[in-house]
Amino acid sequence: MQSKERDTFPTYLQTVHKGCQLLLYCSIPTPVINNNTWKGSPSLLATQTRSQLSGMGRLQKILIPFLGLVLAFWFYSARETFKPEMLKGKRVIVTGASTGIGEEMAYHLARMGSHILITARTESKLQKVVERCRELGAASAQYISGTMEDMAFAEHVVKEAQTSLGGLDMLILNHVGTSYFGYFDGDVGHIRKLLEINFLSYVAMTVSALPMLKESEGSIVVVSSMAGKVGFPFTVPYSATKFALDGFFSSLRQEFHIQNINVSITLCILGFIDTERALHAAADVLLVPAAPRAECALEILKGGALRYRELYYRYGSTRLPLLLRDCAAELLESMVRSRYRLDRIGSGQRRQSPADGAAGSPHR
Ligand SMILES: NC(=O)C1=CN([C@@H]2O[C@H](COP(=O)(O)OP(=O)(O)OC[C@H]3O[C@@H](n4cnc5c(N)ncnc54)[C@H](OP(=O)(O)O)[C@@H]3O)[C@@H](O)[C@H]2O)C=CC1
Ligand SMILES: CC(C)CCC[C@@H](C)[C@H]1CC[C@H]2[C@@H]3C(=O)C=C4C[C@@H](O)CC[C@]4(C)[C@H]3CC[C@]12C
Repeated sequence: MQSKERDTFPTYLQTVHKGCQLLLYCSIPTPVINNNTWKGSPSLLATQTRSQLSGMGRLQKILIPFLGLVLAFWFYSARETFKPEMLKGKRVIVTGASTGIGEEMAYHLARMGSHILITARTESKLQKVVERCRELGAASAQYISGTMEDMAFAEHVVKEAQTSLGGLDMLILNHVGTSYFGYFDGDVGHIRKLLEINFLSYVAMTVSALPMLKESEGSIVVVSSMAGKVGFPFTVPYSATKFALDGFFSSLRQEFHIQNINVSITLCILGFIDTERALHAAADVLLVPAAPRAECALEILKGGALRYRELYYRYGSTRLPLLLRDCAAELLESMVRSRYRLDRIGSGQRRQSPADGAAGSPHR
């Protein structure tokens, strides 16, 4: 089964089952034995009570699962399911869309007929993605190239949605600066730079986009990672930026509820995905299979359109280990370590390459 926090059928069913059991126990009339009033034989009382209870037991065995199923069916049928039309004609910004998951999201949105504004640093790649989006049926497609190290650029991208699309329905924050996959090297400057790209620019874009999103009652989709929920080795700077996203956006979501602001925030918790950069960085070291990026991209869009609070992809390999985090953290940590080929962790670490796109005017 794929993703979706609320899609926890077995857990949900268990809760329903326990709830029904509790209700049933409360409603069973317990025989009151009062030494002063009981006139019959004690063995008769025991037989009657036993047969009464075994009848109840049988009733429970049939009734509880039945009630659970009825409730679960009601719960699921009352929920909306995703339809591609939900994103037709919607105005969407996708950051980090020149490659990887962002590029795949742009193609899915194009097939669904959205208005797409994409961004990243590399202009030549963005151009190709935009062309392909037009071929696939996007209502409109345009790009702006620039670096998210620069907060003015981050804000500029959002303003462009206002000027050229007349508003915004969905802001997909997906870009990520290049880091290294290896032991923490103590470089504080690198952490500061990565926080700017992976965290502060997300905040800056959210702040700029909020008036438009309030107007459209739109959505913010934040692409994060399991490494933003649990400590994994060899991703120290990256992990710090992803934990920061959880703190900021989960807290903001609470304030939206209190203030009746109808803008959804979907935090996406991804496992290992088969993008070029991720495979290049970590495939040799990890004993974990990488999930397909196109499927991952579609699940993220579904989660955003259905306004989930959190989305897990793939569900089994992300949600279930995370359940362990709160009750058996050390077990989870040792499980994680056992999935690494530690002998293959090199000392050579890949660093951020210079940007080949410049902040500037939009290209349609
Ligand atoms: N792949 C994986 O295994 C996992 C990925 N994720 C998350 O999914 C998201 C997408 O990851 P993935 O597709 O693998 O990433 P990629 O490395 O394939 O793509 C990253 C994108 O961000 C852009 N980018 C990089 N640096 C900057 C910058 N300074 N300013 C603006 N844009 C920049 C890149 O384009 P350009 O270089 O042209 O600027 C590219 O478009 C990320 O948020 C990542 O954390 C989460 C868990 C696992
Ligand atoms: C229950 C567990 C065994 C599951 C393990 C999942 C682990 C191995 C997954 C979860 C999140 C993943 C990292 C991630 O989020 C993003 C990137 C950036 C990319 O450019 C290089 C790869 C990297 C570091 C991924 C490496 C693999 C990670 C740690």
